[in-house]
Amino acid sequence: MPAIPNNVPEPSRTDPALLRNFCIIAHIDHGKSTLADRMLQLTGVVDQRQMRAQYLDRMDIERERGITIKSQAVRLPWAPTEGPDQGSTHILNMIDTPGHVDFTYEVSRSLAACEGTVLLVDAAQGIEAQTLANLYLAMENDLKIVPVLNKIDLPAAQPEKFSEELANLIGCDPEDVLKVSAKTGMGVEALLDKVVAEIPAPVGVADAPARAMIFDSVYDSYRGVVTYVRVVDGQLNKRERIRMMSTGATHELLEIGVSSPEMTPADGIGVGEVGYIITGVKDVRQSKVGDTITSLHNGATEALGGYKDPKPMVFSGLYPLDGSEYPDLREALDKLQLNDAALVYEPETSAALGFGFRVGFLGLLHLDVIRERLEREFGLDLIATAPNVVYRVIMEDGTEHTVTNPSEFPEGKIDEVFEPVVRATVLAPSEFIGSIMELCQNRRGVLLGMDYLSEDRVEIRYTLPLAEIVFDFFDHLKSKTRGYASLDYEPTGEQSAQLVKVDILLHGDKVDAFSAVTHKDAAYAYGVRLVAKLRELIPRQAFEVPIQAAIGSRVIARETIRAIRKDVLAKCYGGDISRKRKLLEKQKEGKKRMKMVGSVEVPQEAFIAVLSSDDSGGGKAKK
Ligand SMILES: Nc1nc2c(ncn2[C@@H]2O[C@H](COP(=O)(O)OP(=O)(O)OP(=O)(O)O)[C@@H](O)[C@H]2O)c(=O)[nH]1
Repeated sequence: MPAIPNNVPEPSRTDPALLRNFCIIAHIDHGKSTLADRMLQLTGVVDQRQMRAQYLDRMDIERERGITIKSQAVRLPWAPTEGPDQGSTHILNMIDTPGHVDFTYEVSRSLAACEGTVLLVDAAQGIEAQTLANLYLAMENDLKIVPVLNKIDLPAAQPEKFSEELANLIGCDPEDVLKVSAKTGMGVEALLDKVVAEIPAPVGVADAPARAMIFDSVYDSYRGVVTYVRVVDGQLNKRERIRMMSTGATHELLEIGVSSPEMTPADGIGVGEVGYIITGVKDVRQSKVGDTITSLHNGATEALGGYKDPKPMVFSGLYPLDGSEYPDLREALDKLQLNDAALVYEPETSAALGFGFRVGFLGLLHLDVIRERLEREFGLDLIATAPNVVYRVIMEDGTEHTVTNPSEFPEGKIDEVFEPVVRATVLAPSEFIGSIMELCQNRRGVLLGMDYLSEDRVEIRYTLPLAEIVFDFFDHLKSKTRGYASLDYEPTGEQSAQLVKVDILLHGDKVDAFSAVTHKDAAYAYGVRLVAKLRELIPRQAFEVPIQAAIGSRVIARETIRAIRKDVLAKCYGGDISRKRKLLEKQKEGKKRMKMVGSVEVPQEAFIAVLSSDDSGGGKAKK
């Protein structure tokens, strides 16, 4: 049994030489949260009775999906069982980071709060795209890297092969790669010892003006915003007034403390420490990740580097299925925004879908999580329009438009259109190189390079338009590689492209919800597909209804719904009047669910079917 130390120092008086601030980075599902659980147990901060799986993942969605969305920081006392530091109580501040691409910014802030990182790799899977992305981020932050293979209890584990792969990647000896099982706890003590031995203690100036970096901010309905900080210089004390350096806003520190792992108040937190503060602000946007906090009196003049506003990359229109739920949707979005500085929205109206909101997200997982929370936590039924990226349109007269909704794409004399691009990294077994390249090429990708990680695994790098990967790229990638490929991407700017807006017209009226911005070469296929689908879904009307796809005034595809009045009584032979009435009543009910688009009645189901079908690239977000 490990020695559970009892002489744990106060957060305001810990000798920085005894501190180790580290995080765990890994590809999704490689076992970060499970490893964190074991560390909580071994260091004795959570006792056996209270232990539950994924202790630190507190949101329902996090538990159900088994993913970490918000970072958490925990203070763990540990006296190494071996080595020169044996028996002396150290404080390990462990920061559990989110693993998904959409939340890269949070990962990078968490990394900036640490001196070292445990790089965790599944011993049955090997290095994946996000292992690399996170590793590169850690290297940029000059962190000490402790390589670890997890899940060595699995029969499919290949510890020899993957420790070699990992060692090649970071330039160490395969012997130095620790092998653990987060599930059984095997090797986790040795890992904690290694964290103490190898990760450097923080260096900061204890008597300098206080400077602390915010690496996470969460909204708690009882206490307001709880902000997680890493003190770099000086000390923050209870009841003092502090200043946010990016905005100049001042607040009083109502409470300050550490998580161990429940929030434990303290008198203050000292140089090098990680903890939380509560100031009574009600909205995470007032306490932004990446910002620097200093004391109001005799404060620092220079902020710590690294602050950046989260920028939405993907937009989608969200509409309540039942128009009367619009105020509820607004209220729900307001509530979610308290806890999510990256969520932006503004009201929008659509002729086809009624009142709703145009909502900006960091990426598709973010969109999916928000939508699911709206539906589940707030009981709303929603229609989401196809996600789109942000375009910058320059007109011939020099005016510039930022387009977040395809139906607002300007008409007239356009000089140039810019779209966001990303640098995508795909990792896969080398047998799939051909299919991966074909897919990327079809999506207007430009090959940047390719490297073999080992004999049979390859890393392929492409520049791709973000619009080409936000819809179904990952699904296609998975199916072409039998599930073996992993993908990571980061925004790298924008490029000029031949983009056009395709409108869909019903009986001559534009249906705004179906407008899309596509590459010129893909416009025809999009038009034909949508027009054919709508013809299937829209019932015949009393008059003939043309369905057209058009670029500007040029029609590129057309179908026609023939005129007919649906005679619901046709099959009702004989003269039972009550049965006839019932059928007519039913028809009337059905009509209520119709939406009028110009002069055409469209069943709401048709909108949902078109927007949520896979091949129109809309509706349900993919990960
Ligand atoms: N057999 C075995 N399974 C493990 C081990 N560690 C984790 N797992 C399982 O792997 C799955 C993913 O583990 P998590 O801890 O949720 O992974 P994660 O990296 O935190 O995932 P995200 O939070 O989504 O990034 C779970 O089903 C765990 O039970 C291990 O050492 N051995």
